[in-house]
Amino acid sequence: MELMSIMTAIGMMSGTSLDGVDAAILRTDGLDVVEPGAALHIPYDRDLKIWIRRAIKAALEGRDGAADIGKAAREVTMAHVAAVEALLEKAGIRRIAIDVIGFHGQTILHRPARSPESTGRTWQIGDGRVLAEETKIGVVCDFRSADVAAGGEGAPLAPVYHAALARALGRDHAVGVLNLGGVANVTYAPADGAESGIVAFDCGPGNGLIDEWMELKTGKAMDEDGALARRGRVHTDVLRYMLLNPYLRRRPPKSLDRYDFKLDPVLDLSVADGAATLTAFTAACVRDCEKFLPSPPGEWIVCGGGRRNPALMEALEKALDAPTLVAENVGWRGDDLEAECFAYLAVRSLKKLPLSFPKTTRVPRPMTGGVFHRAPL
Ligand SMILES: Nc1ncnc2c1ncn2[C@@H]1O[C@H](COP(=O)(O)OP(=O)(O)OP(=O)(O)O)[C@@H](O)[C@H]1O
Ligand SMILES: CC(=O)N[C@H]1[C@@H]2OC[C@@H](O2)[C@@H](O)[C@@H]1O[C@H](C)C(=O)O
Repeated sequence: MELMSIMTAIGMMSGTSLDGVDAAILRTDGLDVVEPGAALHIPYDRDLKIWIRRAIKAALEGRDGAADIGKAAREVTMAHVAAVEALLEKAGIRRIAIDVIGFHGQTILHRPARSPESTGRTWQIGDGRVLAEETKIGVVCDFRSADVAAGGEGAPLAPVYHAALARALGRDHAVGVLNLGGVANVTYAPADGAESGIVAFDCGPGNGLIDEWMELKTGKAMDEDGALARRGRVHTDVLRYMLLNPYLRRRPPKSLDRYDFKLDPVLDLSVADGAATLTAFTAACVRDCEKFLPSPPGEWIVCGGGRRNPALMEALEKALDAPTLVAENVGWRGDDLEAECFAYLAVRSLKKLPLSFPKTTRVPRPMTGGVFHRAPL
Protein backbone atom coordinates (compact mmCIF):
# COMPACT_ATOMS: atom_id res chain seq x y z
CA MET A 1 0.00 0.00 0.00
CA GLU A 2 1.30 3.42 -0.91
CA LEU A 3 2.24 5.40 2.16
CA MET A 4 0.80 8.71 0.98
CA SER A 5 -2.52 7.31 -0.34
CA ILE A 6 -5.62 8.86 1.18
CA MET A 7 -8.31 6.45 2.33
CA THR A 8 -11.88 6.83 3.53
CA ALA A 9 -12.49 5.06 6.80
CA ILE A 10 -15.25 4.62 9.35
CA GLY A 11 -14.08 4.62 12.97
CA MET A 12 -16.17 3.34 15.85
CA MET A 13 -15.57 3.62 19.55
CA SER A 14 -17.79 2.55 22.42
CA GLY A 15 -16.34 4.04 25.54
CA THR A 16 -16.09 3.07 29.15
CA SER A 17 -19.20 5.11 30.05
CA LEU A 18 -21.22 2.37 28.27
CA ASP A 19 -23.39 5.03 26.68
CA GLY A 20 -23.32 3.64 23.14
CA VAL A 21 -21.44 3.62 19.85
CA ASP A 22 -19.73 6.71 18.40
CA ALA A 23 -19.11 6.40 14.66
CA ALA A 24 -17.38 8.83 12.31
CA ILE A 25 -16.08 8.96 8.76
CA LEU A 26 -12.56 10.23 8.19
CA ARG A 27 -10.55 10.73 5.02
CA THR A 28 -6.92 10.35 5.92
CA ASP A 29 -3.50 9.18 4.82
CA GLY A 30 -2.85 8.01 8.40
CA LEU A 31 -0.28 10.79 8.68
CA ASP A 32 -1.17 14.48 8.43
CA VAL A 33 -4.20 14.51 6.16
CA VAL A 34 -7.26 14.41 8.35
CA GLU A 35 -10.66 15.35 6.92
CA PRO A 36 -13.59 14.47 9.21
CA GLY A 37 -16.91 13.51 7.61
CA ALA A 38 -20.34 12.52 8.92
CA ALA A 39 -20.59 11.27 12.50
CA LEU A 40 -23.25 9.93 14.79
CA HIS A 41 -23.90 8.43 18.18
CA ILE A 42 -26.15 5.44 18.68
CA PRO A 43 -27.05 4.91 22.34
CA TYR A 44 -26.99 1.39 23.72
CA ASP A 45 -30.48 0.32 24.75
CA ARG A 46 -31.22 -0.62 28.34
CA ASP A 47 -30.95 -4.37 27.74
CA LEU A 48 -27.58 -4.09 26.02
CA LYS A 49 -26.18 -2.02 28.91
CA ILE A 50 -27.32 -4.78 31.26
CA TRP A 51 -25.65 -7.46 29.09
CA ILE A 52 -22.42 -5.48 29.00
CA ARG A 53 -22.45 -4.92 32.76
CA ARG A 54 -22.91 -8.68 33.23
CA ALA A 55 -20.05 -9.36 30.83
CA ILE A 56 -17.79 -6.94 32.75
CA LYS A 57 -18.68 -8.66 36.02
CA ALA A 58 -17.96 -12.09 34.53
CA ALA A 59 -14.62 -10.87 33.12
CA LEU A 60 -13.59 -9.28 36.43
CA GLU A 61 -14.43 -12.57 38.18
CA GLY A 62 -12.37 -14.57 35.67
CA ARG A 63 -15.39 -16.39 34.16
CA ASP A 64 -14.06 -16.07 30.62
CA GLY A 65 -16.43 -18.57 29.01
CA ALA A 66 -19.56 -17.11 30.61
CA ALA A 67 -22.64 -17.07 28.40
CA ASP A 68 -23.15 -13.42 29.42
CA ILE A 69 -19.92 -12.45 27.64
CA GLY A 70 -20.90 -14.30 24.45
CA LYS A 71 -24.34 -12.71 24.46
CA ALA A 72 -22.94 -9.20 25.09
CA ALA A 73 -20.34 -9.67 22.33
CA ARG A 74 -22.96 -10.66 19.76
CA GLU A 75 -25.19 -7.73 20.70
CA VAL A 76 -22.28 -5.27 20.67
CA THR A 77 -21.36 -6.47 17.17
CA MET A 78 -24.92 -6.00 15.93
CA ALA A 79 -25.09 -2.51 17.47
CA HIS A 80 -21.99 -1.65 15.41
CA VAL A 81 -23.50 -3.13 12.24
CA ALA A 82 -26.49 -0.85 12.81
CA ALA A 83 -24.19 2.13 13.42
CA VAL A 84 -22.39 1.55 10.09
CA GLU A 85 -25.66 1.33 8.18
CA ALA A 86 -27.00 4.49 9.87
CA LEU A 87 -23.77 6.37 9.21
CA LEU A 88 -23.70 5.43 5.51
CA GLU A 89 -27.26 6.63 5.23
CA LYS A 90 -26.54 9.87 7.08
CA ALA A 91 -23.49 10.56 4.92
CA GLY A 92 -25.40 9.65 1.76
CA ILE A 93 -22.58 7.43 0.52
CA ARG A 94 -22.41 3.80 -0.60
CA ARG A 95 -20.40 1.17 1.21
CA ILE A 96 -18.06 0.84 -1.77
CA ALA A 97 -16.75 4.32 -0.92
CA ILE A 98 -15.45 3.08 2.45
CA ASP A 99 -12.00 1.48 2.38
CA VAL A 100 -11.96 0.19 5.94
CA ILE A 101 -13.74 0.20 9.28
CA GLY A 102 -11.80 0.69 12.52
CA PHE A 103 -13.74 -1.23 15.18
CA HIS A 104 -12.57 -0.70 18.75
CA GLY A 105 -15.14 -2.95 20.48
CA GLN A 106 -16.37 -2.68 24.04
CA THR A 107 -13.69 -2.96 26.70
CA ILE A 108 -14.80 -5.37 29.42
CA LEU A 109 -11.41 -5.87 31.07
CA HIS A 110 -8.13 -4.01 31.01
CA ARG A 111 -5.27 -5.54 32.98
CA PRO A 112 -1.90 -4.73 31.38
CA ALA A 113 1.13 -6.52 32.84
CA ARG A 114 2.26 -5.00 36.13
CA SER A 115 5.78 -6.48 36.00
CA PRO A 116 8.05 -7.84 33.26
CA GLU A 117 7.41 -11.39 34.60
CA SER A 118 3.60 -11.21 34.45
CA THR A 119 1.41 -11.33 31.37
CA GLY A 120 -1.19 -8.69 30.78
CA ARG A 121 -4.55 -8.78 29.14
CA THR A 122 -6.92 -6.34 27.53
CA TRP A 123 -10.30 -7.48 26.26
CA GLN A 124 -12.57 -5.69 23.82
CA ILE A 125 -15.69 -7.65 22.91
CA GLY A 126 -17.28 -7.58 19.45
CA ASP A 127 -16.54 -9.74 16.42
CA GLY A 128 -14.64 -8.02 13.60
CA ARG A 129 -15.15 -10.94 11.23
CA VAL A 130 -18.94 -10.79 11.62
CA LEU A 131 -18.87 -6.98 11.24
CA ALA A 132 -16.94 -7.39 7.96
CA GLU A 133 -19.40 -10.04 6.73
CA GLU A 134 -22.47 -8.03 7.65
CA THR A 135 -21.27 -4.66 6.31
CA LYS A 136 -19.22 -6.07 3.39
CA ILE A 137 -16.41 -3.71 4.33
CA GLY A 138 -12.95 -4.73 5.59
CA VAL A 139 -12.52 -4.30 9.34
CA VAL A 140 -9.51 -3.63 11.56
CA CYS A 141 -10.20 -4.57 15.19
CA ASP A 142 -8.34 -5.73 18.31
CA PHE A 143 -6.15 -2.63 18.35
CA ARG A 144 -4.73 -3.13 21.83
CA SER A 145 -3.69 -6.80 22.17
CA ALA A 146 -0.40 -6.66 20.24
CA ASP A 147 0.73 -3.75 22.39
CA VAL A 148 -0.11 -5.60 25.63
CA ALA A 149 1.54 -8.79 24.32
CA ALA A 150 4.72 -6.73 23.73
CA GLY A 151 4.66 -5.62 27.36
CA GLY A 152 2.83 -2.33 26.71
CA GLU A 153 -0.13 -0.81 28.49
CA GLY A 154 -2.42 -1.25 25.46
CA ALA A 155 -3.77 2.25 26.14
CA PRO A 156 -4.10 5.08 25.49
CA LEU A 157 -4.02 4.79 21.69
CA ALA A 158 -5.54 8.16 20.82
CA PRO A 159 -2.26 10.12 21.34
CA VAL A 160 -0.93 9.67 17.80
CA TYR A 161 -4.24 11.06 16.50
CA HIS A 162 -4.28 13.89 19.05
CA ALA A 163 -0.75 14.78 17.95
CA ALA A 164 -1.74 14.82 14.26
CA LEU A 165 -4.60 17.20 15.08
CA ALA A 166 -2.34 19.36 17.24
CA ARG A 167 0.28 19.55 14.45
CA ALA A 168 -2.39 20.92 12.12
CA LEU A 169 -3.03 23.77 14.58
CA GLY A 170 0.54 24.92 13.94
CA ARG A 171 1.19 26.11 17.51
CA ASP A 172 4.68 27.07 18.58
CA HIS A 173 4.14 25.52 22.02
CA ALA A 174 3.39 22.02 23.29
CA VAL A 175 -0.32 21.21 23.41
CA GLY A 176 -1.97 19.14 26.15
CA VAL A 177 -5.01 17.15 25.01
CA LEU A 178 -7.30 15.93 27.75
CA ASN A 179 -10.01 13.36 27.02
CA LEU A 180 -12.64 13.30 29.76
CA GLY A 181 -14.48 10.04 29.18
CA GLY A 182 -15.25 7.40 31.79
CA VAL A 183 -11.48 7.37 32.26
CA ALA A 184 -9.38 10.51 31.62
CA ASN A 185 -6.32 10.38 29.40
CA VAL A 186 -3.77 13.04 28.50
CA THR A 187 -1.57 13.52 25.48
CA TYR A 188 1.43 15.85 25.42
CA ALA A 189 1.88 16.85 21.79
CA PRO A 190 5.36 18.39 21.48
CA ALA A 191 5.84 21.79 19.87
CA ASP A 192 7.90 20.27 17.02
CA GLY A 193 5.14 17.73 16.25
CA ALA A 194 7.51 14.72 16.31
CA GLU A 195 5.75 11.41 17.03
CA SER A 196 8.76 10.29 19.07
CA GLY A 197 8.12 13.21 21.45
CA ILE A 198 4.51 12.31 22.28
CA VAL A 199 3.95 11.51 25.95
CA ALA A 200 0.63 10.05 27.06
CA PHE A 201 -1.14 8.13 29.79
CA ASP A 202 -4.44 7.68 31.59
CA CYS A 203 -4.34 10.31 34.33
CA GLY A 204 -7.33 9.41 36.48
CA PRO A 205 -11.00 8.56 36.67
CA GLY A 206 -12.59 11.06 34.23
CA ASN A 207 -16.37 11.07 34.66
CA GLY A 208 -16.45 7.44 35.74
CA LEU A 209 -16.59 7.99 39.49
CA ILE A 210 -19.05 10.89 39.23
CA ASP A 211 -21.35 8.76 37.05
CA GLU A 212 -21.11 5.83 39.44
CA TRP A 213 -21.90 8.12 42.39
CA MET A 214 -24.94 9.56 40.63
CA GLU A 215 -26.22 6.13 39.73
CA LEU A 216 -25.78 4.89 43.28
CA LYS A 217 -27.33 7.92 45.00
CA THR A 218 -29.90 9.20 42.52
CA GLY A 219 -30.38 6.51 39.87
CA LYS A 220 -29.36 9.07 37.22
CA ALA A 221 -26.60 8.41 34.71
CA MET A 222 -24.61 11.62 35.27
CA ASP A 223 -24.39 14.89 37.21
CA GLU A 224 -26.01 16.82 34.39
CA ASP A 225 -24.32 20.19 33.83
CA GLY A 226 -22.49 19.66 37.11
CA ALA A 227 -25.60 20.90 38.94
CA LEU A 228 -25.15 18.75 42.01
CA ALA A 229 -21.40 19.35 42.29
CA ARG A 230 -22.09 23.09 42.23
CA ARG A 231 -24.43 22.79 45.21
CA GLY A 232 -21.99 20.69 47.22
CA ARG A 233 -18.89 21.40 49.27
CA VAL A 234 -15.48 19.86 48.54
CA HIS A 235 -14.25 17.86 51.55
CA THR A 236 -10.56 18.63 51.41
CA ASP A 237 -9.62 15.88 53.88
CA VAL A 238 -11.32 13.27 51.68
CA LEU A 239 -9.78 14.83 48.58
CA ARG A 240 -6.31 14.70 50.11
CA TYR A 241 -6.84 11.06 51.04
CA MET A 242 -8.00 10.19 47.53
CA LEU A 243 -4.93 11.87 46.08
CA LEU A 244 -2.74 9.37 47.98
CA ASN A 245 -3.85 6.68 45.52
CA PRO A 246 -0.62 4.93 44.41
CA TYR A 247 -1.68 5.05 40.75
CA LEU A 248 -1.29 8.83 40.78
CA ARG A 249 2.34 8.55 41.87
CA ARG A 250 3.29 5.85 39.39
CA ARG A 251 5.44 7.10 36.55
CA PRO A 252 3.85 6.87 33.09
CA PRO A 253 3.25 5.23 30.71
CA LYS A 254 0.29 3.84 32.63
CA SER A 255 -3.33 3.01 31.93
CA LEU A 256 -6.50 2.37 33.89
CA ASP A 257 -9.37 -0.03 33.91
CA ARG A 258 -12.63 1.88 34.37
CA TYR A 259 -13.09 0.12 37.72
CA ASP A 260 -9.65 0.80 39.22
CA PHE A 261 -10.80 3.79 41.30
CA LYS A 262 -13.43 3.24 44.00
CA LEU A 263 -16.12 5.35 45.61
CA ASP A 264 -15.34 4.16 49.17
CA PRO A 265 -13.74 7.41 50.42
CA VAL A 266 -16.86 9.49 49.68
CA LEU A 267 -19.52 7.00 50.75
CA ASP A 268 -20.38 8.89 53.95
CA LEU A 269 -20.78 12.28 52.27
CA SER A 270 -24.08 13.86 51.23
CA VAL A 271 -24.95 13.36 47.58
CA ALA A 272 -24.02 16.96 46.65
CA ASP A 273 -20.79 17.00 48.69
CA GLY A 274 -19.83 13.65 47.15
CA ALA A 275 -20.36 15.03 43.65
CA ALA A 276 -18.36 18.18 44.48
CA THR A 277 -15.50 16.19 46.01
CA LEU A 278 -15.33 13.70 43.13
CA THR A 279 -15.37 16.56 40.62
CA ALA A 280 -12.51 18.26 42.47
CA PHE A 281 -10.66 14.92 42.57
CA THR A 282 -10.96 14.45 38.82
CA ALA A 283 -9.55 17.95 38.20
CA ALA A 284 -6.77 17.43 40.76
CA CYS A 285 -5.69 14.22 38.98
CA VAL A 286 -5.22 16.25 35.79
CA ARG A 287 -3.28 18.97 37.62
CA ASP A 288 -1.04 16.36 39.26
CA CYS A 289 -0.26 14.69 35.96
CA GLU A 290 1.59 17.79 34.73
CA LYS A 291 4.66 16.79 36.72
CA PHE A 292 5.09 13.78 34.44
CA LEU A 293 5.11 15.85 31.25
CA PRO A 294 8.36 17.08 29.63
CA SER A 295 7.18 20.70 30.07
CA PRO A 296 3.91 22.39 31.05
CA PRO A 297 1.76 22.55 27.87
CA GLY A 298 1.17 26.08 26.56
CA GLU A 299 -2.50 25.23 26.10
CA TRP A 300 -4.94 22.48 27.12
CA ILE A 301 -7.67 21.22 24.79
CA VAL A 302 -10.45 19.22 26.42
CA CYS A 303 -12.53 16.63 24.58
CA GLY A 304 -14.91 13.85 25.68
CA GLY A 305 -18.23 14.14 27.50
CA GLY A 306 -16.72 15.71 30.62
CA ARG A 307 -16.19 18.99 28.78
CA ARG A 308 -19.97 19.43 28.99
CA ASN A 309 -19.80 19.49 32.78
CA PRO A 310 -19.29 23.17 33.72
CA ALA A 311 -18.39 22.34 37.33
CA LEU A 312 -15.59 20.09 36.10
CA MET A 313 -14.42 22.63 33.51
CA GLU A 314 -14.30 25.40 36.15
CA ALA A 315 -12.30 23.16 38.47
CA LEU A 316 -9.88 22.42 35.62
CA GLU A 317 -9.48 26.07 34.66
CA LYS A 318 -8.55 26.85 38.26
CA ALA A 319 -6.21 23.87 38.53
CA LEU A 320 -4.25 24.36 35.29
CA ASP A 321 -1.94 27.28 34.55
CA ALA A 322 -2.36 27.37 30.78
CA PRO A 323 -5.49 28.38 28.83
CA THR A 324 -8.02 25.54 28.94
CA LEU A 325 -10.16 25.29 25.79
CA VAL A 326 -12.81 22.85 24.70
CA ALA A 327 -12.30 20.94 21.46
CA GLU A 328 -14.81 23.07 19.55
CA ASN A 329 -12.77 26.23 20.32
CA VAL A 330 -10.05 24.91 18.00
CA GLY A 331 -12.38 23.36 15.41
CA TRP A 332 -12.26 19.78 16.71
CA ARG A 333 -15.36 17.67 17.33
CA GLY A 334 -15.18 16.84 21.01
CA ASP A 335 -17.73 14.02 20.90
CA ASP A 336 -16.43 12.40 17.72
CA LEU A 337 -12.71 12.50 18.28
CA GLU A 338 -12.38 8.93 19.56
CA ALA A 339 -14.42 7.53 16.66
CA GLU A 340 -12.31 9.56 14.21
CA CYS A 341 -9.26 8.23 16.02
CA PHE A 342 -10.14 4.59 15.29
CA ALA A 343 -10.69 5.44 11.62
CA TYR A 344 -7.21 7.02 11.62
CA LEU A 345 -5.70 4.03 13.46
CA ALA A 346 -7.34 1.55 11.05
CA VAL A 347 -5.64 3.30 8.12
CA ARG A 348 -2.34 3.35 10.02
CA SER A 349 -2.78 -0.35 10.75
CA LEU A 350 -3.28 -1.16 7.05
CA LYS A 351 -0.15 0.87 6.27
CA LYS A 352 1.78 -0.85 9.09
CA LEU A 353 2.45 2.53 10.70
CA PRO A 354 2.98 2.64 14.47
CA LEU A 355 -0.04 3.01 16.73
CA SER A 356 1.88 3.20 19.99
CA PHE A 357 5.29 4.35 21.17
CA PRO A 358 7.63 3.79 24.10
CA LYS A 359 6.40 7.01 25.74
CA THR A 360 2.67 6.37 25.15
CA THR A 361 2.26 2.73 26.20
CA ARG A 362 5.80 1.61 27.18
CA VAL A 363 6.22 -0.70 24.20
CA PRO A 364 9.92 -1.36 23.56
CA ARG A 365 9.77 0.28 20.12
CA PRO A 366 7.09 2.03 18.01
CA MET A 367 4.54 -0.66 17.20
CA THR A 368 1.73 -1.15 14.77
CA GLY A 369 -1.29 -3.25 15.75
CA GLY A 370 -4.82 -4.28 14.90
CA VAL A 371 -6.22 -7.41 13.25
CA PHE A 372 -7.62 -7.17 9.72
CA HIS A 373 -10.75 -9.01 8.53
CA ARG A 374 -11.25 -8.81 4.80
CA ALA A 375 -14.67 -8.00 3.35
CA PRO A 376 -16.38 -11.09 1.85
CA LEU A 377 -16.02 -11.32 -1.95
N1 LIG B 1 -24.21 17.74 30.17
C1 LIG B 1 -23.37 17.01 30.87
N2 LIG B 1 -23.15 17.28 32.17
C2 LIG B 1 -22.30 16.53 32.89
N3 LIG B 1 -21.62 15.48 32.42
C3 LIG B 1 -21.79 15.16 31.13
C4 LIG B 1 -22.66 15.90 30.29
N4 LIG B 1 -22.61 15.34 29.05
C5 LIG B 1 -21.75 14.29 29.13
N5 LIG B 1 -21.25 14.18 30.39
C6 LIG B 1 -20.33 13.15 30.89
O1 LIG B 1 -19.64 12.54 29.81
C7 LIG B 1 -19.76 11.11 29.89
C8 LIG B 1 -19.68 10.51 28.51
O2 LIG B 1 -18.42 10.85 28.01
P1 LIG B 1 -17.78 10.11 26.77
O3 LIG B 1 -18.86 9.83 25.79
O4 LIG B 1 -16.60 10.90 26.36
O5 LIG B 1 -17.34 8.78 27.46
P2 LIG B 1 -16.74 7.48 26.84
O6 LIG B 1 -16.38 7.72 25.41
O7 LIG B 1 -17.68 6.38 27.16
O8 LIG B 1 -15.46 7.25 27.73
P3 LIG B 1 -13.94 6.80 27.44
O9 LIG B 1 -13.25 7.93 26.76
O10 LIG B 1 -13.46 6.55 28.81
O11 LIG B 1 -13.97 5.56 26.63
C9 LIG B 1 -21.10 10.89 30.58
O12 LIG B 1 -21.13 9.62 31.17
C10 LIG B 1 -21.09 12.04 31.59
O13 LIG B 1 -20.38 11.71 32.74
C1 LIG C 1 -8.77 -0.04 27.74
C2 LIG C 1 -9.62 1.07 27.21
O1 LIG C 1 -10.60 0.83 26.54
N1 LIG C 1 -9.21 2.30 27.52
C3 LIG C 1 -9.89 3.49 27.03
C4 LIG C 1 -10.58 4.20 28.19
O2 LIG C 1 -11.22 5.40 27.73
C5 LIG C 1 -10.31 6.49 27.90
C6 LIG C 1 -9.06 5.84 28.39
O3 LIG C 1 -9.61 4.69 29.08
C7 LIG C 1 -8.16 5.32 27.26
O4 LIG C 1 -7.10 4.62 27.85
C8 LIG C 1 -8.87 4.34 26.33
O5 LIG C 1 -9.51 4.87 25.20
C9 LIG C 1 -8.94 5.83 24.35
C10 LIG C 1 -9.73 5.92 23.09
C11 LIG C 1 -7.47 5.58 23.99
O6 LIG C 1 -7.04 4.44 23.86
O7 LIG C 1 -6.78 6.56 23.78
